[in-house]
Amino acid sequence: MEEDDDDQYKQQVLACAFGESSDSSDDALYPAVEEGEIYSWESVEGIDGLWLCRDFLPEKHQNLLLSAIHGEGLFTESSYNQAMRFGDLPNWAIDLSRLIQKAVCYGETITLDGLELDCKEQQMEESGPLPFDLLWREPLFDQLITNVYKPGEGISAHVDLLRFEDGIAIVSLESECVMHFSRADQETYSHKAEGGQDGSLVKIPVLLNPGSLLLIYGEARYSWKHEINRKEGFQTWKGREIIQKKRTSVTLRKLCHSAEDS
Ligand SMILES: O=C(O)CCC(=O)C(=O)O
Ligand SMILES: [Fe+2]
Repeated sequence: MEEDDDDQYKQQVLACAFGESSDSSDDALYPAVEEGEIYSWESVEGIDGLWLCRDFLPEKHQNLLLSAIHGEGLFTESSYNQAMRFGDLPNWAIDLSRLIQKAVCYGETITLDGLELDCKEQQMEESGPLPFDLLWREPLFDQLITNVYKPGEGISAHVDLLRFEDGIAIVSLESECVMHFSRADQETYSHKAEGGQDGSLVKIPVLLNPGSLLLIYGEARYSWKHEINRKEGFQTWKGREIIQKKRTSVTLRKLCHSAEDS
């Protein structure tokens, strides 16, 4: 990275943490980053571009976010399970986007060997939780879906529509669940399930705990499908069946320009 880019990066990080954002106001949903605060990121082995921050939102902020979502009055009927917004996002979602930037800026990655490169070094290498060009695009996100799933309800395997740009964020609230990732090119991808002789395809499980943030870009976004099957028997983690309760998620994406024009 050139020196000018480096200066620009420093300014963006500082502005993001301390300046001009709505979180400097008294009614901000999330506080500014405290000195020394660090977000831990895990990459998912075997899938490039898939990163999880387990402690993204502490419980208090999960509850504030849920109140903000329900404060919009979109989920008053129990039959309503999805709300979408395009363009100008509500303040709570703008705050959430800024917090995502902070979590990436003030992040460190964890591997089995312990702690590695800090985020700035990672950004320079164009890897890490979100590449530089995606993290600093304007706006970071302009489309939002809030999903409310009853126990047993999930989402079938899919690649997010190509009308959305690369770089997708999913914040999980309430019930924990396992999201499975499988190659999108199943026919040509012949890996067998671990130890399996049945020819079934590899599905990589990722545990989404309440308050976690999942970032999906590149290979993970375009070459892998994701799904959540919350029917009985499908939600196991390390041999334990996870009891499924109500789950709420917030997905943030950015529309492609061509999609906006059409
Ligand atoms: O609810 C989730 O966690 C995932 C939602 C999702 O994949 C989508 O809306 O495309
Ligand atoms: Fe999706």
